[in-house]
Amino acid sequence: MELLRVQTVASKTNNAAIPAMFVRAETEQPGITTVHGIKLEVPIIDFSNPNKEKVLSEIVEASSKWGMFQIVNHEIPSHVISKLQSVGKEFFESPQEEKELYAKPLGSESVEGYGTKLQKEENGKKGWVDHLFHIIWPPSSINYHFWPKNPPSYREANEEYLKYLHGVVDKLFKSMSIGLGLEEDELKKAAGGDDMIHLLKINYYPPCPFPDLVLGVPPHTDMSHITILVPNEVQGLQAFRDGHWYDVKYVPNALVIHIGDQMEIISNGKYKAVFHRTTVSKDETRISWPVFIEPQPEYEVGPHPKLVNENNPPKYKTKKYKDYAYCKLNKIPQ
Ligand SMILES: O=C(O)CCC(=O)C(=O)O
Ligand SMILES: [Fe+2]
Repeated sequence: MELLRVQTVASKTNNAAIPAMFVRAETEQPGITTVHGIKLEVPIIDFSNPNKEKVLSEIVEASSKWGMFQIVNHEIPSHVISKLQSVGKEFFESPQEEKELYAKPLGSESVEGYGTKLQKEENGKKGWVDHLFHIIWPPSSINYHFWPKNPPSYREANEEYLKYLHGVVDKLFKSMSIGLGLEEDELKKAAGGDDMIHLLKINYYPPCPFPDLVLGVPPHTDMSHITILVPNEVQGLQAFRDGHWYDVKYVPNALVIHIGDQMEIISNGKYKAVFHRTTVSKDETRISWPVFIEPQPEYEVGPHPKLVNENNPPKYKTKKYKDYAYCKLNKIPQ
């Protein structure tokens, strides 16, 4: 059975029509629901600023008020990011049979593998995007079966990126920990410590003749603690702010940070998960590389005990991450 791949659909469409399953209701169409002419300038935080307290307070404020920010002058060299991008792009540009070698096995409970969201959304629609998911950390959770063997430098490029990513993760967790009034290392420890899963996803959004009618990834908050995302230069990320959808300005060489559900829970609501979605382009391919930093499936997450008391009751239940994920994916109230 041949599975639906958006890249294949895109290569076969002419400019006359696209399959109805991709065409959104007007209430969702980005052409209608996006505030045009204004790009949202989410906070841009300069990691190289010698004023460390300023950087810390900017991270805390952005996490509390926006749930999203961009980091510039982080310590990940641009050649490391370019390499991550070029090997990912090469994978998606390889022949379809090659990509299918990494397809997510049917019925598999893990998200790992190459594919297209098979389950339609409630409204029966599909996003204009294919993806590849694989865990890059910790070593005991990695399944190399899902790491492309071609191009041959794929693994090395991903490992090199990961080496630098650890520093960014640590800095974010430390700042957010202090922002909660905790000791520097307490938040990371409560979030799952060095065992936290780093799940890489590559989103591949082919050009679409009717970009105003479709969405890439539909509106959602990430389930992770935090997500660290590298985009290519094609506009597409949007955030929901004050009741409207806005394009998030593309900043060259920046990392985009999303606060996810688990961080909102652990902080008992101080940090806010950001509601976001993506649009696609008429003539360019957009690609993004989010890494979801999340607990192990069996790990229990709840509001940090030091943040709750009689005056501040827990706003969220404590539960295993896998149970949280199950409820969210199956739309069961948490
Ligand atoms: O492509 C992007 O910029 C965002 C993708 C996203 O939100 C996701 O994969 O969860
Ligand atoms: Fe997301």
